[in-house]
Amino acid sequence: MALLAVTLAAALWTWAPVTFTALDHAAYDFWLTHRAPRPVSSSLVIMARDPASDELFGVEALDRALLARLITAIDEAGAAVIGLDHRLDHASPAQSGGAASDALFIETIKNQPALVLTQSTADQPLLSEAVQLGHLRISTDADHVVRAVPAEENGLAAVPPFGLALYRLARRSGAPPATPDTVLVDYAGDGSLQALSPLPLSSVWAAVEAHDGERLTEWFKDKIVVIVPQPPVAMPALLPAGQAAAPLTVHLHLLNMLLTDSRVCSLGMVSRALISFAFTGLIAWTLLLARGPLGWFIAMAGLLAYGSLALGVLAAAHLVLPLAVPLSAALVVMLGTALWNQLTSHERVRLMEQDMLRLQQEAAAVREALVLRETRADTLQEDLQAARAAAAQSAEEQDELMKTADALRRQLTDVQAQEEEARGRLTELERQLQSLRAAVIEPARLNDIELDRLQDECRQLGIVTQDTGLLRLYRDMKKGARAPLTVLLLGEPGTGKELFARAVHRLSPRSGKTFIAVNMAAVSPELFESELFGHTKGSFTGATADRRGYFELANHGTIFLDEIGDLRLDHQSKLLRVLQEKSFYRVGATVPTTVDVRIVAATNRDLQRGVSEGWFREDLYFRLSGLVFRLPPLRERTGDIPVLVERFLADIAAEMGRPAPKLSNDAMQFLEAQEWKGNVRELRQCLEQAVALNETLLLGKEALRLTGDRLTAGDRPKASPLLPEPAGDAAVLDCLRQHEFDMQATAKALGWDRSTVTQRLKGLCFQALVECNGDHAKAALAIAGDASHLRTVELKLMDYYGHLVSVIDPFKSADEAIAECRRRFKNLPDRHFASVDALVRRHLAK
Ligand SMILES: Nc1ncnc2c1ncn2[C@@H]1O[C@H](COP(=O)(O)OP(=O)(O)OP(=O)(O)O)[C@@H](O)[C@H]1O
Repeated sequence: MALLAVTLAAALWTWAPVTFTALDHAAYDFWLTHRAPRPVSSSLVIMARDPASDELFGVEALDRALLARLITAIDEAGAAVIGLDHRLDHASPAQSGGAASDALFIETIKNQPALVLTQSTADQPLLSEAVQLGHLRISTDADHVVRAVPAEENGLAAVPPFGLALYRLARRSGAPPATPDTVLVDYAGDGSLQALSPLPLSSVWAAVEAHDGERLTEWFKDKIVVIVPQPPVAMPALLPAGQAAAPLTVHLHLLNMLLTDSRVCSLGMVSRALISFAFTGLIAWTLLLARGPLGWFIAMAGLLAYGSLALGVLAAAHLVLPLAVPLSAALVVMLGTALWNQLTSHERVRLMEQDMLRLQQEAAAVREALVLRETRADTLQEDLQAARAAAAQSAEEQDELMKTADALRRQLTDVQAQEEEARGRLTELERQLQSLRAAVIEPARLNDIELDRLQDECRQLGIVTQDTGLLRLYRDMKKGARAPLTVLLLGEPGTGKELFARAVHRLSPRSGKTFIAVNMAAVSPELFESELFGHTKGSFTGATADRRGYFELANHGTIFLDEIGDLRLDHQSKLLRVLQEKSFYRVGATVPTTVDVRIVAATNRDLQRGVSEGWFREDLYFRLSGLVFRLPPLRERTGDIPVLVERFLADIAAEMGRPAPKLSNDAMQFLEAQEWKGNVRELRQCLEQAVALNETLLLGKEALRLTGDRLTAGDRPKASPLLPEPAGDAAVLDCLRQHEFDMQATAKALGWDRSTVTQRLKGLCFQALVECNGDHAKAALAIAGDASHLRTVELKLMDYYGHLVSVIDPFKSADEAIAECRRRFKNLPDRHFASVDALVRRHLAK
């Protein structure tokens, strides 16, 4: 991408050379005009015409005899080198001394070994007489600004720039400037002739006329003296500071730069290309790594940093870095990555979805393995203790038992190590899952303004709420709606799942397409495939024409699978196939139909519990739970009741063509105290009834006609302890539930060791098994409390019971078996031995 962007930026340069050239030199021009003024070398004296000399000699070219006199005087004053810009392309006219002047001038310059003349092709007839030449060419950039002079001009003989020729002659050094083609000029001041503090010709002439040797020596001794006798040229050069100046002036600034040793370097093509490529590559990498606003922020900061770096390097090392190509290529990259992200966002989200699914499945497997290993570790610990105790009692079998104990210890260490590893893996998987979810929905705090805004947006979608939790859920759902992830809406009946499903569709890029809602519970089992996937004509009796199914109707749009928890297992696998492959066969068709549909599913059933109880396919559950939102029941957001009431009363009254009634305070309080098992739907129905049966404008409590046997929130039964309360077991159970039956975490919270917690849970499991008549599933549910950790408890319970059975199996008599259990499970609280007793007797009776 960087390579492409640099190439494109270079190509753009040829398309808009003026803009690109100006941008490329922006740092250089800025630095030149804003830095402290560069000093003028004390070795340089420029003698230029001034108004007084123009009055004295006229504004035309000077008489060559006069020039010869000046050169001689300057030479006699001890000048190191003399530079002269004088055209020799024509003979002097009679009024300027004619041939005599020319002869004197030629004679003078022939005798001057340290003289440099400016080159002019038209000067050829007299050039052979000149001692040294320097060219006066300048490099004009595409934006018409002169920033450099060509380094060397190759004619028959190499001619250096005028300034460089003078410098070489004065310093007796042949060192060429560093850059290959052009030499950047570091202008003093604004780059004008005045900035070099020229000496007025009239003053010098006065000193020559007065034979003031002392003055002349003071001015010229050991100096490089440049005589500028010509009137200004018609085609001046434009300088970076905006001034216009003669090419000679540019060369004089070059000379001053060399004398003050303040060279500015620019880079060659290869180095510029490499820098541009490296910088653009870095920006591209940043944008692809940190997507979204953060990436853009870093990229913009990178652009600014590069601009500042270019200025810094110029100020510190007098090196000009390229600007135009790296900056424009970086912009190209920014646009390119934005486009790329846009184009690949679907694919990325699909991959993310796959990752999420894989991680969810892996996490479930690891969690299960962890539970098994944890329980196995506890069991081994118990066996080890029993083996130790037996070894202490029986001397003959000591050796044998010690070996068993050693083997158990080793196994225990292995299992504990595996448990630790499984724990680490689980933590890592959960972290990955978390960050994947966060990648889809980035959390952010909500302030009052945002809450108001969200409330407004909700209202436009028909959702009435002022509950912060629900608004936050809406905010997250809105973000998730943009991605093609499957959405699973959970919640009690009437909490607004369909309303939110429609909102997901309207907030998604598919909002312009079809939204198809299918109530899975209402689809007849026989017609399931035909309804969902369609059929072909004649595929069964009554199929008189081809018919498209719901999935096809929803193509490019959204399908809402309501009551997904009520789907039969065989239909679940059919649905799973469509979700995985995005294609299906119409009933009777031989070719598959492919569709592009966004899935939103909803249920009021506990699908996790369905998975653990086996009535809902785990793979389908993982497929559906791309983004899961749980809609809170109305009793958990009673603050919404007044706004819902206001909205519903207005709607209902409008439907009936009556003015909207109000609710009295006690009626409102009464509504707020209700249980609302049917949630918002029930509230609306209650109000519909009240409005239909009462024509008053103020509805009191009695108008609401809620039946007396309803539960109010205050009457709500407290979560009843599942088990009788034997000395703190309920508290332990609570703690276990809070810590998701993680023994280590529970032990830490209770300040116990893990095996004590294990013994308590084991006792509770045995007790629950007895109370549930040996029904494992029921007993596990009684311990787990709800479905969220049912699978974990089930695994533990089965393991505890399995271990108990393995202990009692060798015995024929219940008493002996119970005695062995007492010995083996000696850390089990005493009160639980009644349950062990009952379980042993039941098992042996079987
Ligand atoms: N927050 C809300 N604002 C306004 N109306 C709501 C809200 N929540 C639910 N409703 C209304 O309550 C009724 C039931 O909502 P909806 O059908 O979306 O619930 P549901 O959870 O899908 O129910 P079920 O599980 O029985 O299918 C609808 O008339 C809906 O408009």
